[in-house]
Parts: sequence; C-alpha cells; structure tokens
Amino acid sequence: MRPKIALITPYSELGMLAGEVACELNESLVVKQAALEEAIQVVRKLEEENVDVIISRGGTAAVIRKNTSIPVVLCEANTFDVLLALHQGKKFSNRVALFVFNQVPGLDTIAEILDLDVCQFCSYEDLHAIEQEIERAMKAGFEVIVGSLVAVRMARERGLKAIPIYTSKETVREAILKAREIAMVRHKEAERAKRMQAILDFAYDGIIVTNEDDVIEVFNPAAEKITGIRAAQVIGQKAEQWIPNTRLVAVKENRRPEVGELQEIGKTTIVTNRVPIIVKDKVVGVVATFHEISRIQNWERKIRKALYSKGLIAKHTFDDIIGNSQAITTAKLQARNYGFYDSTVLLVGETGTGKELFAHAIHSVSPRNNGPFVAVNCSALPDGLLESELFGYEEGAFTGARRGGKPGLFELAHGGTIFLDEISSISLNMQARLLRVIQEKEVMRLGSDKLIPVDVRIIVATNKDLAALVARGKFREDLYFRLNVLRVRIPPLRERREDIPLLAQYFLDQQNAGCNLDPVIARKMQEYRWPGNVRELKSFISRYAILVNEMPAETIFEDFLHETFRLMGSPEEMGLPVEKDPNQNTVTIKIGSLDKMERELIQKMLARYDHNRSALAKALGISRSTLWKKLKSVR
Ligand SMILES: Nc1ncnc2c1ncn2[C@@H]1O[C@H](COP(=O)(O)OP(=O)(O)OP(=O)(O)O)[C@@H](O)[C@H]1O
Repeated sequence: MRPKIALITPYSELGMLAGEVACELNESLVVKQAALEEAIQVVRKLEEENVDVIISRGGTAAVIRKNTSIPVVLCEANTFDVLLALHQGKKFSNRVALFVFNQVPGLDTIAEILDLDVCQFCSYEDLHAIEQEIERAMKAGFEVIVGSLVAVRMARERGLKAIPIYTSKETVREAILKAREIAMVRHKEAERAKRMQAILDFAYDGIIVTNEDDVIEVFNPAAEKITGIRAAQVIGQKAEQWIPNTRLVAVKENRRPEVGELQEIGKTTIVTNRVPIIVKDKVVGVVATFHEISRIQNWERKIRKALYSKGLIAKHTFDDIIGNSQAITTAKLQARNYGFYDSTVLLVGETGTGKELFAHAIHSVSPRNNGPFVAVNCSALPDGLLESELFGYEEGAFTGARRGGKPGLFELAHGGTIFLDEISSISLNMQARLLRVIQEKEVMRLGSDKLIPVDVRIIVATNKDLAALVARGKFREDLYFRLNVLRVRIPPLRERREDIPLLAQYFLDQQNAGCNLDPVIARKMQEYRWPGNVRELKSFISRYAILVNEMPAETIFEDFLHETFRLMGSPEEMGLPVEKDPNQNTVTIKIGSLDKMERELIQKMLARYDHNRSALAKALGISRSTLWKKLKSVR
C-alpha cells in the first residue's frame, strides 16, 4: 500500500520543489498551501482522506502538530539555507533581523563569518505575533529582515527590505524520505494493532491486561461474556474495583506467574493463568487469560467421544480383569510391572483368555495412558488391506485410494500404544515391514517415499506357539526376538477353576440379572473345560441371565453343553466327567408301582448321564421337555 503524504507550505515555491523531488522519488505527494492557523482547516480535510504523514515547516508545523494526531515531519531550512539568505541580506545592510521559528544552531559563528549583526526573532505561531515582532524589529532600527515567507511578506508591506529563506532541495528530499519511513512504520503498526485486536476479539479465552498502576487496559469480548461485565465499564479502572478476589495485583508484586488456578466469578468457576509482564526487569503489568471450567469439560467430552468413535482409547484397566487365582494374579502383577516400561510386550494365551483386556490394562498404567490406544486384529483383514490400514497410503497409491490419502494406524497411535492381536497370522512381507517399524521407529505410507517418525509402543498377542512357527519358517526369527521382550502368559480358565464362579457372578451382575449363580451350576461349571475360556463363559452367562427365570439352571447349562458338543465334539473330548460303568447296559430298580419304578429309573439314568438331560432325553428317546416334566415329578 502506497503511503499518503501531504505537504502544507506557506509558499508555492516550496510546494513546487517538493513536487519535483517527490516525482524523482516516485512518491505521490499532496501539496496544500496554507500558513499558520490557516493550516488547521486543511488538516481536517487531510484527516478525512486518511493521510499518513504531513510535511511542513516553521510555525505552521507547530500549529499543525497541536491540532492533529497525524505525525508531522519538519522540512526546516537548514543552517546552510539560513547562511545563504543572510549573505543576501548583508548586501543591503550590516544589521539584519532574522525571523525563523526555531533557534538556528551556530548562528553566532555564521554572524561572525559574515561579519554581520544578526538578531533573531522567533517562536511565533500566529500572524499577529509576527506582526508584533516585525514592529519590534523596526523600532530597534532594523531595515533588513531575513526569514520565513510570511514574515518576508509582512516586512515588505511595511517598506522593509526582506529576503526569504528557501528550503534546499536536499532538505525537502530528506523530509519526504523520512515521511515515507514513518508512513510505512505506521502502516505496519496499524496492521499489528488490527491483528492484535482480532486476536483479542476472537479469542475464546477471556483476556484481561492491567498496567503498572493495576489499571485495566484490555478486556476482550470473551472476558465480557464470562464475567458479565462490559469492557467500556472497566477499561481505565483499577482491576480490584471490578474483579472479585482478583490476584492481578499480587501477581504484579510477587512477579511470579500463577497458572491453572481455579477462581469463582459469581456462579461461574473459571480456570485462570496470571502472568506478570516484565520489560527490562520491571513489571509493567499483568496479563490474565481464563476460561470457564465447563468449557474444558465439554472439550474433554468431545475429545473423548472422538477418540471413542475411532476406537482409539483404552477402555479397561487391571481392575476389570477378574480373578483371585494364583495364576491370574501372577499374570496381572507381571503385566502391570511391564506397563511402566516402553518395550514390546508379547501376550500369549488361548483364545478368549483376556489378551486384549490385558493390552488395554497395560496401556492404561503406562506413561502413555493419555495417548491413543489402537487395537488391530491382524487375522481379520486380508494382507493387502491390513498393510494399508497399518501403514496408510498416499493419494493415488492404488485404485480406490481415498483422495488426500489416509494415515495408517501406526500414525494414529503416535504417542500411544498399538495392540496387534493374532500376530502369528501376518504374512512374511508384513512381518518384514513390522520389523522395520520396530527398528527404525518410522513408517512409510503406501505409494510414498517419505518416512514419518512414529513414537508407538507395541503390544502383540498370539494364541499360537510363535517359537514353533519360527522353527517351521512361518515366522521371522528376528521379529520373534524383537517381539518376545516382555512376555506374559495368560492362563486358560481350566488352570484357574476357582475363578469361574467369580467371573460368572461378575458377568451376571454386569447383565443386571439380579440373581446369584446356582451353586450346583457353579460346581458343574468348574468341572467343565471351557475351551473358549472367559469369552465362552461370558456368552454362557448372557444366555443364563435371560433364561434363568424360564427354566431350571441345570437345563440351561446342559443345553449349552449340548450345543457345544454338537459344535465341538463329545463330552469326553470336552473333558467332562462321564460315568464309566462296567454294567453300562443295565439298570437295576426295585419292583413297585409303575410310577415309582419310572421315577427310580429316571433318577438312576440321570446320575449315569452325569445330569446331562439332553443326552439322557436322547438316550430315552423322549423330548427334553417330556424329560423335564418327568424330572419335575421325581422331585
Ligand atoms: N479376567 C477377566 N475378567 C473379566 N473379563 C474378562 C477376563 N478375561 C477375559 N474377559 C472378557 O472375555 C472376553 C474375551 O477377552 P479378550 O478378547 O480379551 O480375549 P483374547 O484372549 O484377546 O481373545 P482372542 O485370542 O480370541 O482375541 C472379553 O469380553 C473380555 O472382556
């Protein structure tokens, strides 16, 4: 933006000279002719035109300065210009009255050089004052005057010889250059002030600034909203008059920042930071920034929600891992200790034992617990898809690649933990890429040649014997050693049968079933092998909670087992105790009424079938409901 510069001069010659210089400097200059008080009207107009700087000289410059906030650059004749004019004056008299607004430095020396008697008349600001001074000079016997054009004009009207002091071209050039510089600085300053204002206006934080006298200088719109006080009321007032319990004065005196302090303003609780403004070791004020605590809570909720919707948060802690057995307690203790380190953790355990649960818990005690937690089931995706999910891709990396590319899960887990479940299922190609990530701590998106540094802790889980896979060449040995740093074995449920009733009751409570586990079922459950471990137990309890009011607990369990056997194999294969009776094909009962004999027969058969009603119903060739009715009559 070109600066707007104006020159106000009492005589046209200076205007013409300045125009010429401005042209040479490629600067646009508005020239106005006016002297002393006449200049005030002109200045008003220039203000409307947003002129940045005014150039003027002598008394006119002094008048302008008093009447505007626009900066005024002096274009004063210099000593050489005065000397030239005095030299001219000497041609007419040895006594010269000098009419200039400011004292001329070195005037005595000039007078001596020129051998001239010079008397200076100065500091006038209106025509009347000049007139009076000229009268005084005349009375003192001066016949020649040298000075500003206004003075020269008046002197000539009174018949005196008068020589004007012209401003040299060099002085004009300097004035224009100076004006240009000031205009530029002003523009920059105005821009900075606008930016600062925008920051204050649009900041969500309340901002209050006090000066060294504890007077409020800044009170932004957010501060108005939070405090309910209007800025216009408080700016220029002492802070303690308006802000209850303010510590701004104390902060100024202590010279120590107070950060994250809670403060009550009416019914609102705010979190505030107060920091002293120290310039060259002097406290020149205090700045306070603050926001309502409810807003922080809202943000937190939003952030958590966003992370939740992405599944990027650990949802479980060690408290969620139920079990008192020695086996699970040892595993928990070990895993908790590993949580504090940053090395890779390998979780080994059968399906459904709680490996993912352990991964969540390890992250939640780790120093990374504020970072994201990303869980990936490596067996759930085909190799190519898993690769693009884990490492991300650049736009156009493959057909169907999303515009703008996509960050991989390693990038999303930056600062946190990534959990790779079923690690044994990844291909050798993926194993090589994973090894590089672990070694270099960098990922490269598909279709990109840029390495992105990532700071991620890795937890992997397997239900397969990785060492055996290494021996069979299915798993890279170097990766195995990288992963097998901190190892936790999670025991299967059958190795901690004492936890079964506890877990069952825990899941029942989770379902709000409002009942306790039938002790008979609890015992039976402890005898069962639970090949699907806790997951299987949990799904049984979900069914149990729904059916417990509909049918006997034993029937629910037996039906459950029946289905499991159908899917997985015989009771023997499932590890259930099956009565091994040498007289398997016969049952002895006492002779009695038909009813009685049937009751005894059913009781004995039930015992033989280890209370597995489905199996018994099948053996007797009757439906389970018929058997159930008969059992009811037995009881
Ligand atoms: N000790 C436990 N206490 C409470 N809940 C548990 C426990 N162990 C496992 N669970 C629950 O059992 C289910 C299966 O657990 P999880 O998914 O962690 O097992 P996993 O070993 O990772 O299974 P997979 O090998 O099939 O991936 C989850 O619902 C989990 O919350």
